Amino acid sequence: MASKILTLNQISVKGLDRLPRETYEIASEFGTPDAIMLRSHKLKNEEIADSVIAIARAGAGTNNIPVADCTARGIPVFNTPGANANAVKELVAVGMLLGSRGVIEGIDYVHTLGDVTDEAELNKTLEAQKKQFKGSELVGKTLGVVGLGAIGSMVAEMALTLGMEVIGYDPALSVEAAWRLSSRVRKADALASLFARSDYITLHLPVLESTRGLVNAELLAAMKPDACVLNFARQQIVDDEAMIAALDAGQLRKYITDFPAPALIGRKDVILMPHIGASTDEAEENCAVMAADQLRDFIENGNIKNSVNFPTLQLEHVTGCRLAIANENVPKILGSVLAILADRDINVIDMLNKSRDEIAYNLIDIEGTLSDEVLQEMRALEGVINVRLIGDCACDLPS
Ligand SMILES: NC(=O)c1ccc[n+]([C@@H]2O[C@H](COP(=O)([O-])OP(=O)(O)OC[C@H]3O[C@@H](n4cnc5c(N)ncnc54)[C@H](O)[C@@H]3O)[C@@H](O)[C@H]2O)c1
Ligand SMILES: O=C(O)[C@H](O)COP(=O)(O)O
Repeated sequence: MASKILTLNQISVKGLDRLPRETYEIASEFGTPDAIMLRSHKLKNEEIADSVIAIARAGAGTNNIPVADCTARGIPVFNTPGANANAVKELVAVGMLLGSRGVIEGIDYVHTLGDVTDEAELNKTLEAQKKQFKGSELVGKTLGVVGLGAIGSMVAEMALTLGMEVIGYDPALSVEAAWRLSSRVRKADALASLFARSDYITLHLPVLESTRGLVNAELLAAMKPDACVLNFARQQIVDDEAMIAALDAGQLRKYITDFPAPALIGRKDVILMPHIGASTDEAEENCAVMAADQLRDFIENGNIKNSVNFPTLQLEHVTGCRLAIANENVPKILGSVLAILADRDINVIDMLNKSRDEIAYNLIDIEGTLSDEVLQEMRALEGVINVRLIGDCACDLPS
């Protein structure tokens, strides 16, 4: 039977084409989907049907998904780390240039001269007025990068090639991300010192309980009056009220953000973009391909890569019946599952078990088949959240 994939945003065809139509049905409406693919659609727990076994976010941020509810229900949530990082990096470059030069004001001004029909007069006027749109260069300025993951590390590298000094702050930097980072990026030990020393500050961290409202009145008060803040991360990371008060008080020069709020619209010291950081052909394709590949590997083999709530786990599945079991991460559950198999003389060929925070996940390859009774016994074990059969289980079991 084909797996039903519910798409809640437009997903690039290049990604959807990774799911062969002989075995996958894809639609934007399904009563009982097997999996969900989405981008920024704000997903509610109630919207996730009981039939759903996985959710794939074609993008980085998963704050639009009720991840804790999914974990409790044994549903892995996948994202696509790094797949849209270059698109965001390029828009940060645009943001810094728009913040440093009178590009927007200059373009707007030229459009006001539509009545001037004489070219010589037009040129004379432009030459006389251009001093209003003078800016400054990025070379030699200091960029503070908050969050040095996939996007932050690329932005840091780009700024170095533009001749900027770069300071970084990331208290949770992964070893892999640290390897990617240029040794020329200087480390700030505290956010306040990064804000005080930078001419441009760019945010590239996820919205979490600990990062909500992180950019607050206190940090903004530490800034150089000529500095700019760029927010291509999430609206909730910046306290918009504090930002407006700081702009009014001249504590910074400009706020450049991909996340407009009503109170920010119409201000000359704010540059607003409509959440287009990842809106390039390349990023949309990269994200969709990565999300589809990860989803397919989970559906067909039970493997997990780039999940934000489940452990990473890959076990080669050559043939036969595979059990994929999600359970609470407490002692004795795996032992009880194996005891059930042992009591029925069912041989385990291969297995892998990993845990992450409150969840544990197991792949168990067995010889032969399983009866419905055995399956129900496993599902009834205390702490077992779900049991899925993959591959040739050769019996009429409900999945
Ligand atoms: N504007 C857009 O369209 C767009 C596109 C992609 C991503 N994003 C946003 O950017 C965020 C970052 O994306 P990414 O791909 O670089 O993710 P990532 O996971 O590769 O990197 C995030 C980094 O933030 C760090 N971090 C966590 N808490 C921090 C804190 N308190 N202070 C400083 N650093 C902290 C992490 O250690 C990690 O290194 C996403 O979560 C998403 O919200 C926006
Ligand atoms: O977190 C992300 O990847 C970005 O915010 C992109 O969101 P989008 O896929 O809706 O453009």
